[in-house]
Amino acid sequence: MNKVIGLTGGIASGKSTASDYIKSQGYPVLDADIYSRKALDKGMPGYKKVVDHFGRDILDESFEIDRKKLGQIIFTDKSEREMLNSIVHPEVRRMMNEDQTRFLEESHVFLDIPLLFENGLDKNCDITITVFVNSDVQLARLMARNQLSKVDAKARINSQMSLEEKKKRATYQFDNNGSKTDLYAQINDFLNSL
Ligand SMILES: CC(C)(COP(=O)(O)OP(=O)(O)OC[C@H]1O[C@@H](n2cnc3c(N)ncnc32)[C@H](O)[C@@H]1O)[C@@H](O)C(=O)NCCC(=O)NCCS
Ligand SMILES: Nc1ncnc2c1ncn2[C@@H]1O[C@H](COP(=O)(O)OP(=O)(O)OP(=O)(O)O)[C@@H](O)[C@H]1O
Repeated sequence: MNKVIGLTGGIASGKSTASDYIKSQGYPVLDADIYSRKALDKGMPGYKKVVDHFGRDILDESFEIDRKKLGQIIFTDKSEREMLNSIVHPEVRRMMNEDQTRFLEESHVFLDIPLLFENGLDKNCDITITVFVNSDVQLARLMARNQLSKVDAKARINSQMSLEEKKKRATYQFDNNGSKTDLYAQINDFLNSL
């Protein structure tokens, strides 16, 4: 059996930056955000359920789900967020589990899952890692990356378990307040310890 390593953090704390680097070092990484995008592709069962519930106003001119519009709804309304989660999360889990079986021969497989602790998926991991940043850094990086106002960025941050709690729960913590090179150095130390 290989070791399963769950990688998590807050929104815009640097999970993808960490997992891209881990991938570049030759480790398999499965990314929950990619599966959640697949789950809402036109023709997928999740697409129909989302359109049935949220209405055709959330579609763009190509009839794809407009992720910006859907985000605006679900990050400000808890019950709508729970509705979307109940459609998307089972599909994400199913696709991820299926793909994980392709890596049984590998010594380690990383799972990049933003809601690892929120959804109790840490139970399926041998090791967990939280990528963390201070709240001012998180807010600034999120506003810059997604072109969001302060209010909208804060709503997204507050839709998740606090980073402090995620830090406490994880086996290891990567500090991403510094440069990307600083983050990669911590990842190298971790990979060398495996
Ligand atoms: C609302 C959606 C359409 C917005 O899409 P968008 O392309 O703008 O963002 P993206 O999917 O890249 O997610 C960015 C980040 O937002 C955070 N996030 C996304 N969904 C959620 C959620 N339901 N609750 C809390 N945080 C979330 C995560 O930190 C994620 O890494 C999309 O995030 C979505 O379908 N979310 C529901 C599925 C989900 O929970 N995905 C995250 C883990 S599986
Ligand atoms: N050490 C760093 N220094 C400067 N910018 C950084 C650093 N790490 C990440 N970033 C930038 O911050 C933003 C968020 O990083 P990233 O996308 O890796 O976060 P994430 O945790 O995967 O986000 P999400 O939860 O939304 O998927 C990106 O624009 C990224 O380029």
